[in-house]
Amino acid sequence: MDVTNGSSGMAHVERPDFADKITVLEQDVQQLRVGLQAVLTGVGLAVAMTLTTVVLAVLHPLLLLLPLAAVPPLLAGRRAERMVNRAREGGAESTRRALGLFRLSTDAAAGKELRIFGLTGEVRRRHRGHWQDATRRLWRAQLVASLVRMTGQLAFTAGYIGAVLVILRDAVAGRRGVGDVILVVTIAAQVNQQVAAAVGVLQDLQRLRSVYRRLDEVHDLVRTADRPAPPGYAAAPGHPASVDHPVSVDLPTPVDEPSPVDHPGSVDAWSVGGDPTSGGDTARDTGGAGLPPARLREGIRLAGVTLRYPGGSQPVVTGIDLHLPAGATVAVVGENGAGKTTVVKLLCGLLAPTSGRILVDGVELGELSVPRWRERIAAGFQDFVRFELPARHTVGVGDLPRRDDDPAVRAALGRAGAEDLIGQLDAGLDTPLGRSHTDGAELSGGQWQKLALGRAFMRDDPLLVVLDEPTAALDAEAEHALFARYRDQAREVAGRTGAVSVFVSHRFSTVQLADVIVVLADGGVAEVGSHADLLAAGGHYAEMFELQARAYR
Ligand SMILES: Nc1ncnc2c1ncn2[C@@H]1O[C@H](COP(=O)(O)OP(=O)(O)OP(=O)(O)O)[C@@H](O)[C@H]1O
Repeated sequence: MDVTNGSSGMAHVERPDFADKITVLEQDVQQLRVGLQAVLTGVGLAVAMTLTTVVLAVLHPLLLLLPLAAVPPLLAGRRAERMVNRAREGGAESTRRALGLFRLSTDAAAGKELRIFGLTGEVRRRHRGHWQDATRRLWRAQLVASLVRMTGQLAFTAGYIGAVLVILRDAVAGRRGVGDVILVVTIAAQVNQQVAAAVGVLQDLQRLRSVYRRLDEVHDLVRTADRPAPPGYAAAPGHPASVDHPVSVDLPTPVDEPSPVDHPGSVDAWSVGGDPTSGGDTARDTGGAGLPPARLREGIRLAGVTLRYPGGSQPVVTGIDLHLPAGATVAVVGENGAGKTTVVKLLCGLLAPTSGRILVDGVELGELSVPRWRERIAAGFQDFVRFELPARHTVGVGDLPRRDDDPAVRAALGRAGAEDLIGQLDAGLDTPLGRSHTDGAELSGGQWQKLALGRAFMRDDPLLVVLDEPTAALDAEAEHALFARYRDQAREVAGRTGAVSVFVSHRFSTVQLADVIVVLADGGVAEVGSHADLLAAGGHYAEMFELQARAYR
């Protein structure tokens, strides 16, 4: 958990090879305990083998070769384990898919569609296919590995027989008594057991080593995949570093303050440190050391921003130039897959641009401390998380240090239009939510969404508010009312911090409330302007607006 969440970006979690490594690791982690036991057993075994060797040497110097016969089985065991390991890595994708289907078929939310569409058999069939693929590889590898181990064991058996023959020959020649023969047979059998145990211990230690090796690989992947482009990384060709998009909108004037950058006092108020009890993100800060401004004066600029997802062949957005003025409410619209969520992730510093720059009041996002920037973001997403916690914390974790601040939680719920929800819960804010609690309250999809929206409104002084379709479960009228209220609040916050509020919505009744509307199409910005400007321009926006308006008439 620490390694996967050990970076502030999330590019690595978008990669399938990362998922494969995590699948193997998830299973391997059980080996840690076995590995520790193996270390202790190994120490005991080494002592026992030394004693046995001494006894053998006393009996006959040639018998000292018997422990040497243990080398082939040990080497064979090592080789066999490597083979099995390779097979497990090769089958990781099939295992991951099979596990995914297993979880799907045991998940309550998926149960509806599986039954209605009669998919249980299909899911089972696919699961079997993936499972068989992974098992077949492993089975084959285990078979060959067993043969390799057997060969090693045969080499030892030859040594064992040789040892007994040496003593037997001496006995026949009258140089030794029956007692010596019995002693050698017994000790050789003991060496055999010790060798078998040593092979097992070695195998466990090898597994322990591969757990650490995989952890290192995952660690490296997290570090390299999430490394933000260095400060001053090149703007896309044809896109100057600073581009102005004059947008004529009537914005609230942010209150003037002496120094817009680096207010230590204000930063303190947001500083949460790494103590998990006081809150705060312990993730490694992959960004720069700069602090975000206490308030925005100019706003956020995207200059020639291009983003290609890890492993993707084509950029999803290309050369985006945008100015999101301080204090503005900005609606981002576009067809499915146009790149709206991608732009949101870029603004939040969850992904670093492949090329181009994102500037916060003229300072590159890559130069800012990412956790510090995040502390100044309030966000709600369509694919929100159902935190199964007491209701107070489900909302309160939106501003971790204030998770127990009931008035703050109630105020956030009020902003989300969800004040009535808590009254419907048996124990109010104390009510545990979700199935992971024995007595947890089960909520509807819309109720969970309202709590997620409340979480998005927990932070009081954000510089960036992003709402990426967090109201998809609400009807158009409810969404419109919520955004109308929200816009007024956004203006009030903008007066304090110059916050830019970005919301993604497919509903034009909501979109038209924004100061600036950004239309994304074909991987770029097709139009930017106010509702009135864009209607007057008669372009893509006007067409989409008219289409939707007609449907509602
Ligand atoms: N992790 C990823 N890896 C590769 N491609 C991705 C990834 N996430 C999104 N994409 C691609 O990026 C494009 C833009 O996706 P994005 O989620 O930004 O669209 P959107 O405009 O928010 O869509 P919607 O309105 O459906 O939510 C899509 O074509 C999608 O296939």
